[in-house]
Amino acid sequence: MTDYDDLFAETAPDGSVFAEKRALDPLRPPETIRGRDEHQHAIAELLNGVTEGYLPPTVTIHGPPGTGKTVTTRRVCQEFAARHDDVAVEYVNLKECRSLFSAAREIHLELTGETVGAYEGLDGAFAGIWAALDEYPEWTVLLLDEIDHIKQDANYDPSEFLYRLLRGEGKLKRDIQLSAWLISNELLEVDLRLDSRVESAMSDEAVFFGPYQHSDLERVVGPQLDAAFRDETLPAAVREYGISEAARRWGDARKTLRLFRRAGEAATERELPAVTRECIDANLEATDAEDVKQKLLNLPFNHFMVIASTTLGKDEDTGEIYQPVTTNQIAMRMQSDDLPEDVHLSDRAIREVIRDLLTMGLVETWIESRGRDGRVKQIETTFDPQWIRDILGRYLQNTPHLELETLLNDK
Ligand SMILES: Nc1ncnc2c1ncn2[C@@H]1O[C@H](COP(=O)(O)OP(=O)(O)OP(=O)(O)O)[C@@H](O)[C@H]1O
Repeated sequence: MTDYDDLFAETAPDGSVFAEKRALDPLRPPETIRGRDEHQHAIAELLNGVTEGYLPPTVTIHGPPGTGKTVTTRRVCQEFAARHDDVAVEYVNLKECRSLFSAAREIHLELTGETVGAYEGLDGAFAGIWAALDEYPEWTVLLLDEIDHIKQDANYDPSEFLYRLLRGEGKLKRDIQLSAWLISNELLEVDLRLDSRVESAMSDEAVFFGPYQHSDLERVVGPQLDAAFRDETLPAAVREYGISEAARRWGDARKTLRLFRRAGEAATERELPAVTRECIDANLEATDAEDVKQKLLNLPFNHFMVIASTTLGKDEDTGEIYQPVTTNQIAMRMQSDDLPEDVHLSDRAIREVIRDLLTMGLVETWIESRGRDGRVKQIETTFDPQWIRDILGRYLQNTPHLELETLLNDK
């Protein structure tokens, strides 16, 4: 039987470097928005349009992850609404929405507190949205976070959803003043391939949040680091090193907070009196590996298979994965008789996938001259190829091709 007194005593942090670890929790709303004055200014200027009787039908807010898009936009909009009775702000995160209907249902739920039945469909959800907004203050700012997720609906065009939101009959009939703020990592027109009818209904107002530079990042996470660590447990040189590396690699505040939390945990675990550079280094590598693995897990099947096939050759002496590989080698593997026919890819499809992988930053390619044999394209992953093999089973589990795991692992 477990002795819980012993168990809890054993696992209680001893000599921790933290004073208040939760200060590093990126889910806690920050007390103040730091280092984004220009952005706050731009957002406030757009909102102040109501004093002249105009809000743009759309505002796109875009930029890489962890750059403060959500916290900044939400805070400024909420503060504005708190000072203007004729303005309402609603926030909906569409991250979990796999269909246009579920996105409309989420918005409906936020506005009314009620769920739309599946039988009511997209039409029913929008009818409910317009009826709810009719009762709202004169101006409504609807913040739609992670809007790019609506592209996951294979049955509908995302343009359909945005067109309804902007030009829906129920909206026009009631003369509803809705300003939809679309928050995403990508440029929407490109990412969602919006059609011209939607593009012309959107306004070109946009606010771009770039990756944080070193000094911004210091300003953004500095107060959280001060609160999180005990005196002297995060030496200035180590703190400086962690922030420089985080700015150089990511420019992402969320990842920076995670890096320092983990580095602190590593120091406590190793019973060190303070966080060291090695604690930072170990976690930089772990954070990069996690991010790349997540990216790989989200790849479409053909893309995953092509990148997995760059890891199939092993060096006979060392047993290490052999890279670079050529397009021909990938083609031989993707067209091999060992693989089921429906997994085979043509040379052309392989070339297209490689181009996509290059754009995603997952592979590097270059041309090598081989004398009489001509010029050969070389392909290499931009990260340790072993990371692909580490997640092979996890990826294939969610596909109809679980049997490929054994086949690929034998290589
Ligand atoms: N300017 C800032 N001031 C204070 N905290 C910030 C700032 N920017 C980012 N943060 C911290 O980083 C976390 C992540 O920020 P936020 O969610 O706004 O990023 P995002 O750009 O919307 O990211 P994603 O695209 O991944 O949703 C916040 O919860 C907050 O803890």
